[in-house]
Amino acid sequence: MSTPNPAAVAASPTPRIAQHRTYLMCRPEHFTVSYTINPWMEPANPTDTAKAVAQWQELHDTYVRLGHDVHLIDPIEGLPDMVYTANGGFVIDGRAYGAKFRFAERVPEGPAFMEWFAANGFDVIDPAEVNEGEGDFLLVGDAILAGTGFRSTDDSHAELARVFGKEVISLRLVDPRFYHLDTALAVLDPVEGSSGVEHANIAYLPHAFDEDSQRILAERYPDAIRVSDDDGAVFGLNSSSDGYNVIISPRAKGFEAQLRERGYNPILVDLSELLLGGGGIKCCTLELRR
Ligand SMILES: CN(C)C(=N)NCCC[C@H](N)C(=O)O
Repeated sequence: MSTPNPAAVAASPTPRIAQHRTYLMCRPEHFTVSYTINPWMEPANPTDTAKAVAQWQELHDTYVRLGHDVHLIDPIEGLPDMVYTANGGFVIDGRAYGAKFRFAERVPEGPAFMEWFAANGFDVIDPAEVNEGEGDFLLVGDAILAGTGFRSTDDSHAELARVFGKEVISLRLVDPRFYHLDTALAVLDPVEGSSGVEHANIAYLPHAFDEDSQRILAERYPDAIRVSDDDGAVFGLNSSSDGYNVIISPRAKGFEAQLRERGYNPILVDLSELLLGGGGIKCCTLELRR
């Protein structure tokens, strides 16, 4: 009779489960970089809108191929950052907490997204506080991790907790390159079973956070993947996961290997053109939770 090899058992990765997702995206038909509101944006550098659209299409088609539903909001001329739909709100249980953008250039996007939510059957909550939606708020299991320091305010975290009645954990970002939470932290698998959350894990870039936040993350997520500064610097964490398939930048080589070791299936999609605006895969993807 053969007995299991304890070393092999210990090394075998946890089985991962792909969950169906519904996303909101915006085709970057008007994409360009005409102003600077983050360190990645340099209006003097030329942008190629056709290339941005083609790269975005690859991301869109990847989601569709994986069986996810993708809804589209019409792009508006003069709002080149609308492609980053993650910033347009935060949606749980059919309720959409609207965004209130920090910079004047993006302020008109807030009402545009709220109109879309209302027209598509969501209950819309008009925000009183400055917040940039799922760029700074990430649902992990039953808690919400909330970023501050550059865009969303502490007051928006309190508002978020009131709106959704969930635990909100504030995390302070300290490096201006990582100005939204989803540039420095990725949710890998908020798996919910019939008895609630069974497993929820994250990946993050420790140096993007202040010391208190690093301590909170280490305590709450001892099994988290900590990515290298090199992978963080190419927006490796700006990725989207369905619990098994993780769409990441092809430049995040170390993160790709870490994901494979843990039993995830990294899928590489290059959004280099959209990186010129300071956004990547996750920024172009807003999850719609009905
Ligand atoms: C992960 N990130 C950064 C996002 N969720 N959104 C990208 C926003 C880019 C836009 N130019 C800005 O600076 O607001």
